This record gives sequence, C-alpha cells and structure tokens, in this order.
Amino acid sequence: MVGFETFLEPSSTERKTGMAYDLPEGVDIRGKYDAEFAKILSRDALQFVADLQRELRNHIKYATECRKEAKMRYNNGTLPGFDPATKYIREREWVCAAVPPAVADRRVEITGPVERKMIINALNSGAKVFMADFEDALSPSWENLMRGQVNLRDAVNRTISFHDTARNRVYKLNDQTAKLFVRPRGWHLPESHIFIDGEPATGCLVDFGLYFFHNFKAFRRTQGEGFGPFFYLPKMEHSREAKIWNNVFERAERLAGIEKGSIRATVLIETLPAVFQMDEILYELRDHSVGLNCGRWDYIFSYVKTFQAHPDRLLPDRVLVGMTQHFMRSYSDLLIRTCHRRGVHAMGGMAAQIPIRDDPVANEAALELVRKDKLREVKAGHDGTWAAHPGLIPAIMEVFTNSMGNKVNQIHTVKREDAANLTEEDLLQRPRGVRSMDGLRLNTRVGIQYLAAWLTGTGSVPLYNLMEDAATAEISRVQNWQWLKYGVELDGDGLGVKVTRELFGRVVDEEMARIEKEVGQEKLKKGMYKEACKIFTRQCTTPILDDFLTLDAYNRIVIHHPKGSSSRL
Ligand SMILES: CC(=O)SCCNC(=O)CCNC(=O)[C@H](O)C(C)(C)COP(=O)(O)OP(=O)(O)OC[C@H]1O[C@@H](n2cnc3c(N)ncnc32)[C@H](O)[C@@H]1OP(=O)(O)O
Ligand SMILES: O=CC(=O)O
Ligand SMILES: [Mg+2]
Repeated sequence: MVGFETFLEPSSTERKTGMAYDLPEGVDIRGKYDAEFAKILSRDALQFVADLQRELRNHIKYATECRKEAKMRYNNGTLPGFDPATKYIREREWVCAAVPPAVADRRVEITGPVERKMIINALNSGAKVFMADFEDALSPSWENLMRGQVNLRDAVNRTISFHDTARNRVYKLNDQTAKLFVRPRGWHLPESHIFIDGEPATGCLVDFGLYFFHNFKAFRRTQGEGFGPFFYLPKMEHSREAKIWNNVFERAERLAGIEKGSIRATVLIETLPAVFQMDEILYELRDHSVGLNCGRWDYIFSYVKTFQAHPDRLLPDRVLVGMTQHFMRSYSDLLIRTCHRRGVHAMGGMAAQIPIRDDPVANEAALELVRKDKLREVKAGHDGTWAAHPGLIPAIMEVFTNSMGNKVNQIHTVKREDAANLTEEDLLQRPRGVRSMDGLRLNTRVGIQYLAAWLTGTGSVPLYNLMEDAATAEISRVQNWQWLKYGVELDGDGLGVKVTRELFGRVVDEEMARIEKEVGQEKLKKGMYKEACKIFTRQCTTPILDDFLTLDAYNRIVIHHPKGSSSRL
C-alpha cells in the first residue's frame, strides 16, 4: 500500500512513460492511451482504486449473491417487506451526523452527464447543487468516463472552460456556482477497461476512487467548507450495500488523513426492496449521510423487476405510473418521514418534462406539469428536488421558495409522523390504469432510440419532449417484457388485443419505420438503430428477464486496446 501523502503531490514516482500508462502491480489497463487520461490514471491513483477493490471485493461478491438469492425468493412468490431482524434500528431513536452547512440548502438540484459544456452550464445554472452523473445519464464508454474525470478535476479546480467553435462561444464558470455531487455507477456494472488481479474492476469504485483521489483536497477548500467530497449513491437494494460504501468512505478518509464524516452521500431509494431498508441504509451511513432521494424512475423499473414472476401486479401504461399512484405516494411520504426523523434531507425526484422550444403553448403546459409535481413534493415535506434542464430552474426555485419561505430546508419543521402508519401493503399496492397499444408503441420507439443513442456515446436524450435516460428506458423495456410474458390484453383502446410475439414483431417493424421517417434515412443508416433494435427486441422477448438493459449493451461499447495502452515498469 502506498502512503496517501505520496498521492497528494505530483510525485516523482509518476514516471513519464511515453504512450503507455504507468501501472501498479496487478493492474492492467485495456482502454485507449491518452495523455490527458494518463494524468487521471496515475500510478498512485490506480493503486488507491486497486486497494479499495482488494479490500472490498469479497463483500461486493457476497452482496451480489444476496441480490440473486432475494430475486429467487421474490420469483417464488415472497413479497419484499420490512426485516424483523432490524426492527430495533427502525424503532430506536438515533440521528445521522449534522448536515454540513455548505449543503444545508438543496432546494433545486440539476443533474446531467459529466460532459464538459454541460458541467459548466449546470454549475452556472442557478441550482443549489449539481449532480454530475456517471450513471443513468451517461453511456459508460472509456472516452466518456475518462473525459468525465478530466472535466470534474478541472471543475473542482475552477479551471474548466469550453470553446464551442461552431458558435464561437467560450464557456467559463461564474463566481457563484452550484455545489458538486458526483454519482458513480451502481454496484452491478464492471469497468472492463481496467483489470485488477485479472478481473474487471468494479465500475463504481473506479468512478469514486479516481474522483476522490484527485479532488478531495481542492473540493474541501473551494466548495465543501471543510467537508466533502459529496456523492449520490444509486440502485442499492439492501443496507449491506450501504455498509460497503461506508467502508469505502472510511478507508478513503483514513488514507487521505481527513476527519471521519468528511465525505457525505445521498442514497437514491430507487429499488423496491430498498424502500423497506431506508432506516437501515441511513444507519449504516449515519456518519456520512446527507439524506435519501426518491429515484422515482428506477423505482418503477424495480417494481416490475421485483414482481417479474407476479402476473397479478402488471403495470399500466408507463405514462400512468406517476407519483400520485398510491404506492408511489406512500414511498415518497415514508422517505420524508424517515429522513426527517434521522435529521437529514428528503430529496424529491425528477419530473421528465423539459422545455419545448418551438411551441410556447406546449412549453407552458409542460412547465405547469413540472410546477404541479414540485408543489406536491414541497408540500409533502421534501427539502429539495431535481431539475433535468437549466430552463426549468427558475420555475422550480419559485415553487420551493414560495413554500419554504426563509427556511433552507424542512428537516426540523415537517415531520410527517402520519407516514409512520404506512404499511407494506401501502408500499406495494398495485398501480391502477389501463394498458394500450399506444403504450406498447411508445415503449418500443423510445427504448430503441434511447439505446441507439447510448451505443453511440450519449446517455441522456430528449425524445418526444421528455428527458430519457437509462432509468426511463428500463421502464420501457421491462414493461414490454412483462406484457409479452403474460400476454396481457390491451384494455385501454377498447380493442382488447392481446400482446403476443407476432403483434410485438409487427409493432417493432412499424415503429422502426416511424423512427426512420422521424430521424431520416441518412441518420438511421449512420446511427446504431438496427443494432439497438436487435438488442431491445431480444431483451423484450427473452424468457428470463435480463437484470439490466445496460449490462448486455455494455459489452458492445467496450473497446480493448491490447497494444501500447499499458506497461508494467
Ligand atoms: C432518472 C434519472 O436518473 S434523472 C438524472 C439523470 N438524467 C439526467 O441527468 C438528464 C439531464 N438532462 C439532459 O441530459 C438534457 O437536458 C436533455 C438530454 C434531456 C436535453 O438536452 P438538450 O436537447 O441538449 O437540451 P437543449 O437543446 O434545450 O439545451 C439548451 C442548453 O441547455 C444545456 N443543458 C440542457 N440540459 C442540461 C443539464 N441537465 N445540465 C447542464 N446543461 C444543460 C445544453 O447544454 C444547452 O446549452 P447551450 O445553449 O449552451 O448549448
Ligand atoms: O436516478 C433517478 C431515477 O429516478 O432513477
Ligand atoms: Mg436512477
């Protein structure tokens, strides 16, 4: 193990190796060499990541096995629920460490991929927080991930700029910027361009490790007011996964020589099993927590996934599964109650609407939907919420500020004790609504176009005036799979058509024709639409549901450079 102090200075051990990365023992890089990437992938930074991986790999494997075991139980008919063994954690009075002053006010948070121009725009957007995303909004190609690390380093050091040559516009940071949170990938995704002891590294440890290593010092000085760095943690299913993150944080703090509790993280509650573990997750992270967030889109995806073997719990059309469905409202209410009882932020989620530039009437209608959604959140007791686009920030800020007045959050003022009575049944209640041919078509059209964008390096896209990312695309995929698997009757159009493979095949052909008409023949040919259609169709029709759309698709974007990318000195 290299002492952490040696990491901090540009060290003499970071030898110039020409066109190859300088690697510690047991680490191999199979991604393309780039001189900028080499500054991120320094020997000492890689050593830090490798040490995290070595210390935690068995815990990660165990947690992965537990996920499989839980899936088997749900597939055999068990319903997720509160764990009697951890009742004492839910019932006892305890609180998380106090919220750091730098992030007490999080009323509007903007999110976006770690792309250079977007990072600058997001930090300048007027939002209180910017969540820079290696996850739902990013296609994890080697190029995107490593450029993302370069961009974040420059953002934290405040040297980031971007020259849009086509528009001759230079982007720079304002004096006042949003506070930066970083969201690493979920536990399930490998980083197949970095091998540690012969195995692909765990994606989130690479994202966390490289970012923390290069930025913790500057971050604490420039924006954390002595705390930080700050993170969002996605897609957890159980508190044992939060415990692994807590170990990661403690280890990083120890090695960096910073106080325990410096690193803070907000956990997304975006899987159905995790809603029954909210106290337990906060408890594991009680020294490092700044709250929970309603990751509503992955949560809906997870509802389908968890109940993949329960034909009595089929979803209605995707557009009908909103926050006013009883199970969604119950989840948000219980999350608020749990967070405020434990002294941390209860963050709202993402409304999918984005500005519609060429149609003022439609734009106003979209904005009104966002306002309504945000008003519901702030009235329920959320302390802040997410915006997908800078154009939405003034309206959302106004809703939260009008409702919260001078308060920076509602942690101590809105307790929601009424939500203590919510039951497992409330949290699992079947969503209501119809299923329609339009729903099947929309899922198909959106799923294919999103995947085509993802395969070519773009992880969040505007489609039909809505933001689409990995989480929303997952809903389209699993909903089609579920409807096909159980041959549901489309009762929403009065036609009573059953979803069969033949019908779905026809829908795919027709929707591909529609996509061609919309994007043009040229773009269709140049893009990855046919490949995307193949992957999406296979995943919708496979007898056993794939765990993640992006796991299969990831293999298509891994590009190994066996020669000249790495060297062992
Ligand atoms: C389910 C979840 O996990 S939600 C969280 C993950 N998802 C996300 O973070 C999605 C974030 N949003 C986005 O990626 C984008 O807003 C999109 C793809 C939906 C739409 O993007 P675009 O089509 O480029 O929007 P549009 O053309 O209106 O952009 C106008 C300007 O706003 C900027 N912009 C748009 N969204 C963002 C954003 N989220 N952050 C920073 N800047 C943004 C654009 O870069 C552009 O800047 P410019 O005028 O300087 O060139
Ligand atoms: O990550 C957020 C979500 O809604 O999913
Ligand atoms: Mg998500």
